[in-house]
Amino acid sequence: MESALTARDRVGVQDFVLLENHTSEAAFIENLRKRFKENLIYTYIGSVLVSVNPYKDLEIYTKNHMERYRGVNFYEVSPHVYAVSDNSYRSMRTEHKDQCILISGESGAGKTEASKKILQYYAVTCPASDQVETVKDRLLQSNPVLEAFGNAKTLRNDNSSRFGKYMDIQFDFKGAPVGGHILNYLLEKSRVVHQNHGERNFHIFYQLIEGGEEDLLRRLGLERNPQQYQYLVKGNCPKVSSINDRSDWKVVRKALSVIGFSEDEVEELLNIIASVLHLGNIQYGGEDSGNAYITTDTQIKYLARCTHGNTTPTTLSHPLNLEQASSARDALSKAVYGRTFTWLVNKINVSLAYMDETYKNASVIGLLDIYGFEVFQHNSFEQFCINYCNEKLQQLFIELTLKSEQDEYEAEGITWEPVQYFNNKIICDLVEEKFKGIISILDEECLRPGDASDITFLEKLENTVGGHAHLTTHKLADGKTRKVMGREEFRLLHYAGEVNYNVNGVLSCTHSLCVVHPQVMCMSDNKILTQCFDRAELKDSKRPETAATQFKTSLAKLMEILMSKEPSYVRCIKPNDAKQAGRFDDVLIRHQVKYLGLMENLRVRRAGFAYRRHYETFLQRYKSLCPETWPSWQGKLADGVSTLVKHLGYKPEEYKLGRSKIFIRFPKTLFATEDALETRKHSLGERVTYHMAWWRGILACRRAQRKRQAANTIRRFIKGFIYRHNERCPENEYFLDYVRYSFLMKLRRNLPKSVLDKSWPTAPTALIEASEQLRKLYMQNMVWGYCKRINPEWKHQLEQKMVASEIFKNKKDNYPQSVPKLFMGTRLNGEEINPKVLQSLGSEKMKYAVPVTKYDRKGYKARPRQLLLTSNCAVIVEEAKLKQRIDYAALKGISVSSLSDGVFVLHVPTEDKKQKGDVVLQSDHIIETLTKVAICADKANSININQGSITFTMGQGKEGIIDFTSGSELLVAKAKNGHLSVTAPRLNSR
Ligand SMILES: Nc1ncnc2c1ncn2[C@@H]1O[C@H](COP(=O)(O)OP(=O)(O)OP(=O)(O)O)[C@@H](O)[C@H]1O
Repeated sequence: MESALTARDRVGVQDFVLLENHTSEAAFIENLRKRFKENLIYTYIGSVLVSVNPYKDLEIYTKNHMERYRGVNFYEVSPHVYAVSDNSYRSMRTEHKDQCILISGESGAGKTEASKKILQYYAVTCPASDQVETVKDRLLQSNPVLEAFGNAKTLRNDNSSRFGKYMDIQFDFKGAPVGGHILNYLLEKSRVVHQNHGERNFHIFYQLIEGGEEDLLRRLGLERNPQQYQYLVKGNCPKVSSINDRSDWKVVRKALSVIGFSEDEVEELLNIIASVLHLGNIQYGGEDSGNAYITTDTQIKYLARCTHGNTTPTTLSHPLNLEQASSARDALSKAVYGRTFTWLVNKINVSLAYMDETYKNASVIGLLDIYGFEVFQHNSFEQFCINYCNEKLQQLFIELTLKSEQDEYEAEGITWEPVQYFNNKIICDLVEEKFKGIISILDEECLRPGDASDITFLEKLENTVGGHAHLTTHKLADGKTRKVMGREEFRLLHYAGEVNYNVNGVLSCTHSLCVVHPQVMCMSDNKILTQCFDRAELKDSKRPETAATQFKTSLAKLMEILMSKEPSYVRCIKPNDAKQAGRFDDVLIRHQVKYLGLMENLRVRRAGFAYRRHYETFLQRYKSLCPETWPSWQGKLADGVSTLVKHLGYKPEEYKLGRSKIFIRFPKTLFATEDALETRKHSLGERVTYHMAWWRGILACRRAQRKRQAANTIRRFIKGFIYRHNERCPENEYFLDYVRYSFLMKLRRNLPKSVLDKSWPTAPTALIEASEQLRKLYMQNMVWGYCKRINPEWKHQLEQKMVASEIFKNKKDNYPQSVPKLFMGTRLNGEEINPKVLQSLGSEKMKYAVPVTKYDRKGYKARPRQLLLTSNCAVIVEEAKLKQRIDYAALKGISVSSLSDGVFVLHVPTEDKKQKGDVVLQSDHIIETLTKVAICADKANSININQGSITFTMGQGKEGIIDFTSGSELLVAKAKNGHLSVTAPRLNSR
């Protein structure tokens, strides 16, 4: 075990809570610097991971590294984003609690890279199957698509995400990723029409122009030259050395098809991208009346072609002046792009959605990759939203961190000591409170007809919340502050510091799209556009929601999602603005430490105890410092630790002993103990090294022995468990998983004491982990093995029950009734299969026999028959006669209703002259019968469960129909109007 404090990790401290002077920002930054210089880019603040972007590839993301972090405790290995990933995954699996990982930091700090690394970690280390591989691929491939449409080159980052992203990864009961869901926030739409100098539009525009096939570009009316397009020349940044648009185009095209976009959908999507470029090239001229008219006919032609618009006016439907016309055009471009982006995210979500009902209760790990605090020279509505979002996240952080601290104290039986911290709720309220919050005031001004303007908004702010301690304006500020504020600014005192926001343009930013545009867009034949601009929206007479309110609502939803999960944090820091490896810019980093609230994080974490460890870990490390505990302590662990710390001279205020852990208040106490350990090692010299090696050898032997003992205990436990359940089972269709889970749960509840007393493993968490490992190694085989030994039929039963569950669970009404019943090999109840029939089947092995009712083709008369399944075919027998033989290879499919009846249809090929059409049968053991057919014929995927009716072929090209209704107490099947009408009993009325 690599300890938390090995020589390499003594480069600074690997956990900031161990900093001697934890209130000093300088000491904090110095620690970051020391570690950064050694390529140690990760450091903890308790369980929060601080990550500094290395701007170079480090050899720390290999498969070997992933393995090193798999199933290992946080403090046993050096800090890493994999440790956070693994910890969340394990908590999700063992504590059955949804998790989320919140990644924040400023642009270019490495958030997206961190989230990709987490995703890759799960893709590599989680269990897999073919189906899971597809989901993993889609999860991974959603990245290049979202990056193409949502990322752009900015001055700060060549691949900057211009939207916030929250992604749920869903895991099934085996811990395999089976689905996902993405929520997007605040796409920077203004980039579509304007880019600052040295920046670019969204990547997709350049990728399409550089990489798109000749044919495609011709269809879209595009030229292979970005300089031709007004929307691509604003930033004057055509080429970026780190970006290869042509090869990125190929990656995106491939990703789109992996995710499941059809060729038509891709074409329509690209049509929209092209139409935005054409829109941007529309020029206006001024009429004598002062009204604008469109001067660029060709653009209009292309635009019409791309959007499949029926009509494309070259005159404006409302008279606008030149400036208004241009801004209406730009507003339309932004709206089209923004809504298409949302459509794209929804489409990806459909492809990531895991449909199987079985996993409705999937466990979830959420990844939030969202912009950190932003403070620029000029801060607009966008920064206001971003910083408001960060206030909310800080509030969540404080609430949840304090809560988890409090929970731990409680679990350990230590009295809670209140922590003094700044509660930023007051700022969140200032922004979001109903009627008197900043957003409400903004809404009011936005929707107020008449003379509302950015300045009236500012005035209203002054009148309504002017007296608030966290807000000031130029007019209200004192002389000193006024000097650094513009007249059109208001200042918020955020938890992380002061920010001046300029109100210029704030009203137009928050306004919803003018209704003229949706009308035009609704006329388009482009399916994506019609979905984006819903007609219903036009008819909706309610006041449209402003962008600020929409953001507030989506943020509230996000908080709800995060609140329901256990959070982990990754705080990313950018070391320099030049994107250079090895450069550590103090000023820039101090700025981020401040705005990420890291000192506040540390203060909260350090408010109680700086260091806590399980008794065993602590005793193991320091026992050589006390004669009574060296070389081994025989009594209770808590007594051993108590003896040890008393011997070391710890004062009562320096530490507390909990139920399973020691809590040390100050790092200096721990460091003194560490120093004592160093000295002790030296003074004992080589003999000790030898002695310790010898001792370690013995310990390892003992550990192995104890592991074997524990494995035996666990094995006995399972054996007993299965034995006890043998009486009552099978009562759960997921018996195997039920055994596994119950085993783990019982293990947690029952075993610790008994095993603990036998000294291995000593801590409950270690025990859970050990059991996880053991489960991986032994469980599958053991459970099968035991089932086999107790009752050889069991393994068979379990396999069949699982197939039945996969086909019918939540799909057919009488499935639950079948669960507690054993599946049988024959249902003939002593009836013999006629020897002549057996003879005619020759050497084919009989697998299943069941009495059935066959409905014949003439008037659906019901006749008793036997259905036999052999290894090769299904046979229908009437007394001594083999009436019909259906080879599995020829069985086209099986249809059954979703109700509680037992009627099913075996579909056979119509061209087969030997067959006289499909076979309509009824079995009293429908689930069992069809599961056997599915297994014998290997046709689990060919069973169709229908609502309402089944159509089948009667022979000679005629069609028959079976209608299903539910209602009567008994199963009734009778011919009615040429249909077979089946009334299935309502099971819940029984
Ligand atoms: N762990 C890492 N190892 C190597 N390089 C990294 C790492 N993290 C980030 N980088 C480099 O920094 C660049 C910027 O990182 P990233 O795009 O993740 O930043 P970001 O915080 O998501 O920024 P934005 O908010 O603008 O999207 C990456 O393109 C990559 O070159």
